[in-house]
Amino acid sequence: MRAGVSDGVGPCIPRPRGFTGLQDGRSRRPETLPIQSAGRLRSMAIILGDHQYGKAESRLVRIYRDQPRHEIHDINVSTALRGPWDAAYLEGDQSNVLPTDTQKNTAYAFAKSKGVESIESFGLDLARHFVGDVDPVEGARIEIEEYAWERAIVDGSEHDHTWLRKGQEVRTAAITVDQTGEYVIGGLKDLVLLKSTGSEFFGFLKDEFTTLPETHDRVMATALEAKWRFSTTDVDWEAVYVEVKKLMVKEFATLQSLALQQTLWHMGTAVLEAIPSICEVRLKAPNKHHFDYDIGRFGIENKGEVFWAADRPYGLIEAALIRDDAPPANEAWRAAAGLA
Ligand SMILES: O=c1[nH]c(=O)c2[nH]c(=O)[nH]c2[nH]1
Repeated sequence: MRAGVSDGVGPCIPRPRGFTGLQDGRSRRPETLPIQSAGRLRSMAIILGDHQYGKAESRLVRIYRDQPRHEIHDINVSTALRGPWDAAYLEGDQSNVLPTDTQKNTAYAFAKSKGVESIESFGLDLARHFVGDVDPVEGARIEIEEYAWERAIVDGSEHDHTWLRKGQEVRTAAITVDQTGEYVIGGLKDLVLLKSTGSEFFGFLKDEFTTLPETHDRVMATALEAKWRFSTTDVDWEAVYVEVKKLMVKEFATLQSLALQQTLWHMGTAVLEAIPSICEVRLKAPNKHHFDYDIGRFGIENKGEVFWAADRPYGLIEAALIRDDAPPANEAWRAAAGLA
C-alpha cells in the first residue's frame, strides 16, 4: 500500500497518537506529526497498511422449489474487496467504493441467478464477478458458512419440504480471486468427536511442575476445525466434502492414538493421500479433557466410568500439512486485512 501523503511538518502542538486529521468528519488526511521524543521534536509519518472492506455475515437461505422435493441451502456469506481504496481511508473519497450494501445485494441476486449448488462454487461466482466486472476491484475474498438441515422423517419417509436443523458441524469455504489466480479453501468447524477408549498419553517430558498421570486408556474428545486448500477449481465440491469428513472421522475412530497431535497427523495425511485435488490441510483441535472424577472419596471405585468434562482450560493442538509439490498459496489463507 502506498504511504500516506504528507503535508509537511505541522504545527508544534502535541496531538494524541493515531490522530489522522480534522475531527469534524469532513476530511482526514495523514500528516507528518511532530512528536516528543527524548526531549526533542521529530516528525512521524503514518502509513496506511493492508486494508479491505465488505459486508460480513449476510444470512441467506436459498430454497429450490421447482420440484415437489425442495432443496435448502442455509448460508452465511461474508464478502471483502481488495484494491485501491487508499483515498477512501485517507480522504473520505468514495468514488471507487462499491458499497457493502451492494455487495450484500449481489449475494442475494446471485443466489437466484447463479444458484447455490455448493458454497465453494457460489463463492467463486461472487469473487469472479467482483474482480472481473467491477473495475477497480483487484481481489475478492468470500467466506461462507453453511448450516446443515436434515429432512424430517414422516411416516417412515423423508419429507419433501420439512427439515430439522442438524446439530453437527458447520461447513465452511473461503474463496479468494485476485490477479495471481483463484484459490478455494474448503472446511468445517465444530465437528465434535469423542472416543471412549483407544487413546493414550504417556512418556511425556516431566519437570518439577508436572502432575499429570500417564494413561494408556483415556477419553479423547475435540471440536475439530479443519481447512483444506484445493490446487484446482475443477472439483466435485459436494463429493469431496463428504469424503474428507468421512476420512477424518475414520482416522479419529480407528487410530490407537498416542496423542491428539498424532491423531491430527493421521487425519491430515489420510485426506492428502486419498484426494489429489487437495494440497494442504490445516487442523485445529481443542483437547476437551475428561478427567476421572474422584468418587473414591465416597468409597466408590471409579474404573474410568465417571468423568469431569472440563470446558476450560483446554489443550489446543494445531497442525498444517502440505504436499511438497503444492502450488503457492499466495493470499489463499489471508482472511483479514493485516489482522490475525
Ligand atoms: O494428546 C495430548 N497432547 C498433549 O500435548 C497433552 N498435554 C496434556 O496435558 N494432555 C495432552 N494430550
